[in-house]
Amino acid sequence: GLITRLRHPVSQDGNCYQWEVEPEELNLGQELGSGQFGLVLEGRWRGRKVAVKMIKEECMSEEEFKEEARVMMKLSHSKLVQLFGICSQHSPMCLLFEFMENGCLSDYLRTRKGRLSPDLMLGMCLDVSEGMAYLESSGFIHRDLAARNCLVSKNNEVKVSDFGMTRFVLDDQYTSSQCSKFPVKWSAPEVIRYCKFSSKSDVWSFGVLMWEVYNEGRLPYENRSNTEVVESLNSGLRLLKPRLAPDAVYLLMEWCWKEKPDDRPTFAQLLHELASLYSL
Ligand SMILES: CNC(=O)Nc1cc(-c2cccc(-n3cnc4cc(C(C)(C)C)ccc4c3=O)c2C)cn(C)c1=O
Repeated sequence: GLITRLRHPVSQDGNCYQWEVEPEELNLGQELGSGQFGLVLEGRWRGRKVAVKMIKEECMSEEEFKEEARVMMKLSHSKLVQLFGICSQHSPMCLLFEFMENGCLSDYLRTRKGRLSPDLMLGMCLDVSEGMAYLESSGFIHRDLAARNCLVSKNNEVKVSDFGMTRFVLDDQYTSSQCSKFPVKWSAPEVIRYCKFSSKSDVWSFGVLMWEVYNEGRLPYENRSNTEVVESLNSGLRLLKPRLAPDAVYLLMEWCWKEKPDDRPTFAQLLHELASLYSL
């Protein structure tokens, strides 16, 4: 009856999480694809379109995530893909996110190759730097920043997705740096060597993301193995300037790829530099 329905639903373990979503309020639609944690569907919730991630139990440490969910719900910025809530009253647990009409940035770049204006590419880098500067100011590390982990809205804004989520991945092929699925080509040297993640290692990844944007979604170090990439980085080699990148933008990429984390810019500095180039 009415009196038993708390203002906020109660989940299995009897706690009352304000981010628990009533399953009855959620309508599921067609498949959007599948990610590290399983299937992602389109959905409708409280009159808005959402993306619903159905979490496969063997893919995520769910208890750890539910603890972290309270922190992630508080991270809110126009250039971050918003987590609206979680539905953990039945299995599989599902996560509700703001829906991004134009899908992931890497696919977006590849399907529009040859039609991307320099201004649009700079705007994309600026969008990501805004979202990342907010995470940096909140002391929150992404750990897997790349074009594949950014999404594009219906008005072509780019937003950062799945920040911090690698901490809940159970597939250790993905999480340890010697293994095949580890994103070596986006990782700073200190991350590859001793898994030392920081906002400065996110800045390194952001440099590679800028390279992806100006190369219209091409993969970095395309025909080289992870081992060859590590060796070439150790000998001081870096990704070359994309043909479409202005010198000033390539200088920012090289700044992001300084060997020593402290020699790299902050996202606040990158945002400032990109915004001043954007207004030229
Ligand atoms: C057409 N529009 C859309 O498709 N929109 C959307 C597609 C997806 C989507 C669909 C399938 C898979 C994934 N995906 C991709 N990479 C991931 C990476 C990780 C880490 C941990 C490895 C970083 C975790 C989960 C995922 C994941 O679920 C996403 C984000 C999510 N959202 C919010 C959309 O608006």
